[in-house]
Amino acid sequence: SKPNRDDRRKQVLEWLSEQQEEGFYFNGKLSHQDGRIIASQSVEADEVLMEIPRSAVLSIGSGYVEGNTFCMLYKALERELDLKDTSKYSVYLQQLKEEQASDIDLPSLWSNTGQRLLELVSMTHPMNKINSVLEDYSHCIDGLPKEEKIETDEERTGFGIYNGEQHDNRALEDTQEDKIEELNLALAVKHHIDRKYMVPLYDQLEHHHVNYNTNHQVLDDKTIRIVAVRNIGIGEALSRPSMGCLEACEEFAHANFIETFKNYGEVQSYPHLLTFGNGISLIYHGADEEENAGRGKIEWIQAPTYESQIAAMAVEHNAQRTEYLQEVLPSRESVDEREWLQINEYCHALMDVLNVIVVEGSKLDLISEENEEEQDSEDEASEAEENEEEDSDDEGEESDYTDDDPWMVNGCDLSEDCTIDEIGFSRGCGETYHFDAKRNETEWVLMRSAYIAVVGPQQASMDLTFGSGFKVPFRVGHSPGRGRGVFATTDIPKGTLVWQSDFTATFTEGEQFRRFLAVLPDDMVCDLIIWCYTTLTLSGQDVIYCDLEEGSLVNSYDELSEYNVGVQKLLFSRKELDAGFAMRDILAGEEFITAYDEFDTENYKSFGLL
Ligand SMILES: C[S@@+](CC[C@H](N)C(=O)[O-])C[C@H]1O[C@@H](n2cnc3c(N)ncnc32)[C@H](O)[C@@H]1O
Repeated sequence: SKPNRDDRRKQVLEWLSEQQEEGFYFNGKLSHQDGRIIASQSVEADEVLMEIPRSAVLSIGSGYVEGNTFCMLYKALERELDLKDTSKYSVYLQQLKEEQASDIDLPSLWSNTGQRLLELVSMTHPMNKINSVLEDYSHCIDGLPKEEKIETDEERTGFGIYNGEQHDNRALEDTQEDKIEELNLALAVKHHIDRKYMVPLYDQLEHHHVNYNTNHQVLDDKTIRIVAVRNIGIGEALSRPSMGCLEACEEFAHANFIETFKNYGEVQSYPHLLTFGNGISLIYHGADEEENAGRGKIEWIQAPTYESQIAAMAVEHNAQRTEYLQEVLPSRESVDEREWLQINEYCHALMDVLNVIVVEGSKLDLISEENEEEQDSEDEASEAEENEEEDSDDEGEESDYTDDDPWMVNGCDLSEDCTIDEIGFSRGCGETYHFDAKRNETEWVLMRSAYIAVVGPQQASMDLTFGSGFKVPFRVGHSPGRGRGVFATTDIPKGTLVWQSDFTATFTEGEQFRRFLAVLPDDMVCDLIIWCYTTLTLSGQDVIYCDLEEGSLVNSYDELSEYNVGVQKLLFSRKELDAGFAMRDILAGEEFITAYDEFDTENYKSFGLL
């Protein structure tokens, strides 16, 4: 818990304070609060905040050769741990051993939107971290058969999050406590600033990729001096770059931890429903301090069956990670500090939740790759049998599903065979539903991320970025008798490009569309049911389109004279675009009005959605 964490960190501080002769320095303007080091008085740019003498820094040792420095650091920690109280780092080690995985607090204010986003983010973002922790972790821990070592990076990618056999061995040998300790150490090492050194206090600062407020210098005597890189306000927590280098610095990776969702809203308390792209879902109940030493409890809804499912999650994640990295990091500037801190906390929390998931997943009786085909054909055979049985079933026979299954409504599966009406009904989108919520950027991004997560980044018709399809100044307002509408805020000459389908989600299958809706909150689903439409692409394909931005709020004309935005389908070499042009001069204050019948084919039937 937090007091413990502060206590441990204070002990580290005391231990370091004993090393003033070696050059330790801690600026009096700093203090400990809630497991962080904060500025208790304002700090100016370039002010020296701490100096950590080299004697307090734990390194991989002199026998360093090129290789897995993570492992070497892990081993160095282990060696010191074996020395118990005689290790000069014992206080620091105690802190590392205890706090990484067991003192996890997810942000406490999660909203519905945040919670939904958690489901989505969890299938994309944090797997990378777990993947890398556990890969490295399993390599470094004693008792693993050496020949199991993964030789090359290529093979390691295929290796996925864990190798069932290795984990099974470990499960037999290790007590739960051992495992937590090992995971803690592995996480602690992952938290390093430099691949070859563990720096007390400094390592434990929150780390940011872009907006850190401290950085380090290495003095001639190798003391590590931490300085403020900008003014730091009272109460602000110190943060450091996510990766640094203290010695023999060459190129190093700047960002292995992505700020996937920079605008995710507030976040909500337990329990969390986590849904992965490959259908695995679970409820995470958070940490139960008494019973579980701070480790969260998991209740599988759809547990993994195959080892490969876990590997697939990692692969899925890695593909998306690259895209997000390209898209999200450049827009960092537009995020305010408060939000950024929350994102950071949020991402950490997710990562930790998923660590628990993987540990718990390793306890399941998973089917390994070799047996998978066999199992597949068995599955097919039994599925065929089941179908036969189903065919001969009498109508009205009780279904297999119970009321407890949240995906089942009136015998239809919300993610597999429901019609739009059934989905709407299950979400309470009756006639009493008020279509008046103004959607903010967070919510548009949530919908976009849901879409990308469901169809996959390769097939998705958009990247995850901020913005609107509108190319002219506009505002969202109320259009009497029509609900929300979009209005011009400047005069727009005839022929101007008003809108473009930059954020139009394209679904080619009904099932994708159902799955997309299935992970979103009720109010959004009710809106999307109104907003999305079927259309025929220029290449002749029936598709479902959802404009995941204010384009969805454009109404259709009652009087032909109102019709002022004509939508044209344009075919480019790689991609089709819909573009809305001003069909006449549009005056500031006028509502943008289009003609639905020009593009809406009302063909949900062909998607099995009607
Ligand atoms: C794409 S949405 C447009 C945004 C919608 N007004 C809203 O608030 O969500 C389509 C829906 O808007 C409403 N709508 C659009 N044009 C309309 C019109 N001319 N008269 C009445 N309702 C209209 C209908 O409810 C329609 O299903």
